Amino acid sequence: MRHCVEFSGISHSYEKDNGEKVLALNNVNFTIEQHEFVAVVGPSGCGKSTLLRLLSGLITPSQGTVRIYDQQVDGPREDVGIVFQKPVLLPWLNVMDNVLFPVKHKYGRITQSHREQAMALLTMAGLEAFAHHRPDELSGGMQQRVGITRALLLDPDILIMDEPFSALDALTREQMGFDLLGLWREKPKTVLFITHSISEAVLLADRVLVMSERPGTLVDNITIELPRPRSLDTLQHPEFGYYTRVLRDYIYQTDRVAA
Ligand SMILES: Nc1ncnc2c1ncn2[C@@H]1O[C@H](COP(=O)(O)OP(=O)(O)OP(=O)(O)O)[C@@H](O)[C@H]1O
Repeated sequence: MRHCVEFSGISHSYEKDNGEKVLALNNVNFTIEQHEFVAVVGPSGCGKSTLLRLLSGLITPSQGTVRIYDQQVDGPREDVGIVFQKPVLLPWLNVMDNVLFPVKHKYGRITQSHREQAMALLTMAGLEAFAHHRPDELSGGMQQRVGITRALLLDPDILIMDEPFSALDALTREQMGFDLLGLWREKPKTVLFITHSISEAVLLADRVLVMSERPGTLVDNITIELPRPRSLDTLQHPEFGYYTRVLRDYIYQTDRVAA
């Protein structure tokens, strides 16, 4: 079967300045199907960001192979978009020009069609009135929406998100999660979403990959069978509590709690 993403036998070590090796990932194996929304949770330092760097082609694994549609990943790819924890916007450019920046970098020029697509995405993100504002005139949540819009403009098939909402307050964070699901419904993508928040993982994902402490390996792979579309009502669903308890027990290494 042709998977969208495939990690097979992935181990990765970093070398410290003193030459000492740090084994970050140890024999990680998983696949992601096209348009699946997969979250990754695990204790701090277990290698979540390393997974992201490997899939985005920023680093190559010490052992094993990362594939996208059967092709080995050996560098950054155009069909992969990344959203970081902080949006890293250029302060001297307005919102529209920040969103268009990767297009300009890729094609050397910006067409009217790019501008129209950017405006359509900004409208979907509720930012149409801010297209000509500078980033510092926007709240943290709005800036992160700009970062997401920028990642979506080149219409990547795969979207990697590294704790994209962790710098936001709880209410904005919840709203951004639902907004992301709305965008994902309109323009389906394969999503790898890294988070420290168990409830966020359960609320958003089709499946949650659970990692052990470093050296990170997969300890479980939990399919979240909560109905879609997800909303605030999902938080009240009895199974929501079950999934969050199971995941919390893994993370805190306590005994499993029965449903
Ligand atoms: N460039 C590097 N050089 C040396 N060690 C590194 C490097 N990058 C990461 N590490 C180590 O590899 C391990 C995994 O790091 P990684 O950033 O992938 O973890 P993480 O799960 O994303 O962490 P967190 O949840 O705290 O963001 C950590 O122990 C980290 O200290």
